[in-house]
Amino acid sequence: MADASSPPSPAPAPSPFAEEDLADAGLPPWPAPGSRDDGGGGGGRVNPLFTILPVSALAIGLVLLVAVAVILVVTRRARPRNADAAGASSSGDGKPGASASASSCGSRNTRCGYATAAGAAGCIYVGRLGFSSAAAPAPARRRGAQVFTYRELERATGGFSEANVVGRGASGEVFRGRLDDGTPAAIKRLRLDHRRQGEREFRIEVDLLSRMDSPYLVGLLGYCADQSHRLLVFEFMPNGSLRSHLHPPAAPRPQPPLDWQTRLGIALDCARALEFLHEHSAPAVIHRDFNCSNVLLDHNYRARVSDFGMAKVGSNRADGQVVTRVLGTTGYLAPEYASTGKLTTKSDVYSYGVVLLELLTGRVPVDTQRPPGQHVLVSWALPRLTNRHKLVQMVDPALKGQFALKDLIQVAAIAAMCIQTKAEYRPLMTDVVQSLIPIAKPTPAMSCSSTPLRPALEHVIFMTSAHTHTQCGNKAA
Ligand SMILES: Nc1ncnc2c1ncn2[C@@H]1O[C@H](COP(=O)(O)OP(=O)(O)OP(=O)(O)O)[C@@H](O)[C@H]1O
Repeated sequence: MADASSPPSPAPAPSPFAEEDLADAGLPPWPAPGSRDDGGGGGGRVNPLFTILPVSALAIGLVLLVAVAVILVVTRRARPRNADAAGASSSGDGKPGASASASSCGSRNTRCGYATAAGAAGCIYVGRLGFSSAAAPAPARRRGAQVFTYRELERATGGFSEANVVGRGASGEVFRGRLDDGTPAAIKRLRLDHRRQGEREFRIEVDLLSRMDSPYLVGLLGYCADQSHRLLVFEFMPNGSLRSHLHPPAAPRPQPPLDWQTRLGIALDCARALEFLHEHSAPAVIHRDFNCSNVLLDHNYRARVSDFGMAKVGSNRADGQVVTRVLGTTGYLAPEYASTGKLTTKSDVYSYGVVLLELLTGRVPVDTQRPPGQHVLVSWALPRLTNRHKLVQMVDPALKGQFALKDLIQVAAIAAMCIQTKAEYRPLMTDVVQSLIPIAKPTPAMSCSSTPLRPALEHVIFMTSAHTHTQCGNKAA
């Protein structure tokens, strides 16, 4: 303490460090306030700056050292968690592999939402497909993909009980499940074969879906890559696939047929999903297997597109096409893709046209049980789409005539354009969306279009029952 009777002298600043910190660093203790001992024992006064400056410099150095050490420790601790997510999908060779099995499923709370996945926070496959989010990212609607353990998913599905199977596809079974937090989920257990198709599908689904967020795509809640298990966890869509409604087993029919207005709403939702993939994602994503099995319906019969295991990052420019193996579903493949493997977003537009025909006619794309000339839906429907009399006759009998002729003509015109043989004459999905909006009569919940307003598809249809002439002017194509 300073002696009140002694002459005032500059007191050293109080130490910013604990004494033990200084001792650790091999520094002498900070002089006590009021102490004027220079340490030499001679009692001579030394300019206090000579003491303070070196000590301050050392102190600052020490602070920097401590800060660097803290940063290093924090980074080292954080790394295994990120590695968990990364390992789930990518080992050193760029494929999901052993590293995934060891690490990916431990961290229950690892999440990689739209925002973080797009940044370098690194959920999975960052940049592998060169994919970035849409130019104007929508606010994250979902919680982001979580990493699950096999055990957790086993528990969620009652031990993958047969009673919980809601569907079977080429790549595995889908189970109904309830996650630990009570969320209902559809859990797809992929079959891993020697061609590694399941592995590839897993990687693409996780990669794409964890970066995309659209209310028109089925949300990926999470995934599991535990040893040799590969599972995808999706939002549960209680009304199943569009296929199960349009083409139910002959008897007993499980539910009443979809009415006209619901069909139009589904057509619009699907158009918006493809519009999002083609025109609001950079680069464009080609679904490549758009069909009515991959359109799933929520409790309000709002549609969402699923199954991205075959998707490709591509381009909608004619010179930006992807040449690839021909994969997809018979009856939905665009002719140029089926014959040459040349894939563009217009291949999806063709598949979309086929689904529109299914919504309109209730027929499957290929049906060899039908009379000759009616086996392939597209070939049978195309000449009828622009003939008013024949058009009315081709409508799904399950609708029992409950539709507006004006809407029917509009849908038929859109379908006719989508299934044109020449890819470049097919419309953009944005044009399809704009053409469907006026007739789909969206409820307020449906009206949140991701589409900037554009003029509707320009088409003029002249219909007579005797002679049919169609002009389809599609400036955007
Ligand atoms: N998220 C989901 N919610 C509810 N049911 C679903 C969900 N995902 C799939 N299903 C059901 O499981 C079925 C099989 O789906 P999956 O995606 O495995 O196969 P697919 O699309 O029919 O065939 P493939 O995978 O061979 O193309 C679907 O038709 C649907 O009935």
